[in-house]
Amino acid sequence: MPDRLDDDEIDRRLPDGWERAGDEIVRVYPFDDYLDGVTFATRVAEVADEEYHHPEITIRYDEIEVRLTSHEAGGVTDADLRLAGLFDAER
Ligand SMILES: C[C@H](O)[C@H](O)[C@H]1CNC2=NC(N)=NC(=O)C2=N1
Repeated sequence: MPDRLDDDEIDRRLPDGWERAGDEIVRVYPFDDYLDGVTFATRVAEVADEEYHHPEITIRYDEIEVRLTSHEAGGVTDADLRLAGLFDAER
């Protein structure tokens, strides 16, 4: 597991559209169609499983919220920043 990153590095490397929330990074993806959101959430879950790094995914009727942190490291690591980019590519 990579080491926890410090605040400055997280702020510098956080991909556009993502926000810092304590020990997590968060992005909300809006969807006009509920099932399009569910399909996206499934793709996020598939990528997470392939990478063996799992986000918290919240499915709402008009948006999908994805929260990433590295549980074992106790904060945000390279893995979280990398997965954020992979999830964005599924949009
Ligand atoms: C035992 C532990 O859950 C595994 O090593 C992996 C699985 N997926 C994981 N996902 C996330 N977000 N953080 C982890 O530390 C992590 N660890």
